Amino acid sequence: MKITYYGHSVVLVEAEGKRIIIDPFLTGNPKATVQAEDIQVDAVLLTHGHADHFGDAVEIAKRNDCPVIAVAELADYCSSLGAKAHGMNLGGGHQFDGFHVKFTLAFHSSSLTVDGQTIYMGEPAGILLTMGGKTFFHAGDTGLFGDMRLIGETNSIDAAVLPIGDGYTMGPEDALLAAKWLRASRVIPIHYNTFPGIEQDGDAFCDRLHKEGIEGKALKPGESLEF
Ligand SMILES: Nc1ccn([C@@H]2O[C@H](COP(=O)(O)O)[C@@H](O)[C@H]2O)c(=O)n1
Repeated sequence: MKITYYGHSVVLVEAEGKRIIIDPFLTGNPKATVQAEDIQVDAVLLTHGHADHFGDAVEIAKRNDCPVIAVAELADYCSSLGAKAHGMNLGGGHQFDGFHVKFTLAFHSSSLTVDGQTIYMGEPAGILLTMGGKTFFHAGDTGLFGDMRLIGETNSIDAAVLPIGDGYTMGPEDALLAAKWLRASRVIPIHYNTFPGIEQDGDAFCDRLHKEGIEGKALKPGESLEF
């Protein structure tokens, strides 16, 4: 499995010829190193509906003729905009052609403001994505919660991306606990240094992971990790 970080919470996951992008906030993302129009994928996965995660989902899905996979309300919204969409909900898993998706809890909110109206987009989620025999966990935007232990006990996570920005999500202290509870083989910090209020030191977070015996890598936007 190869993962490429494009800044904020955008991750491209590749294995066995399949390419999946998660939370493709590229247009307007000051850290993005790629443009939405250059993304070629087999599916778009969304953790929740906030604009800095929803991003270019519909444009990418339409151009690639591939589905947006998301919690039902958010999937329905994508469908209403003309994209193919596959709705799921928390705790549910589904085997797609070449990859398996399961949505987990995330403690956050999920909405999108359209024409001045804030619309409920279903529950926010984390995503367990299994392909090529490896499992990748995208925590989405979330605070720390005890059932991360359960997610760690019931899954063998090869890599996890965890938000560390604080303010809207876990900060580094809580993300360190999350990393332990999730028992992920390697951890990559996300959702930091994109806009004011979420400034953090990704390398310092990884140093703390290493002291706890956990492999950590603060990927720079555009960088990849293969395992
Ligand atoms: N209802 C909302 C909307 C957004 N967020 C988070 O706030 C951050 C900034 O979002 P903007 O849309 O103002 O750029 C971002 O991390 C969102 O996920 C939120 O928590 N609740």
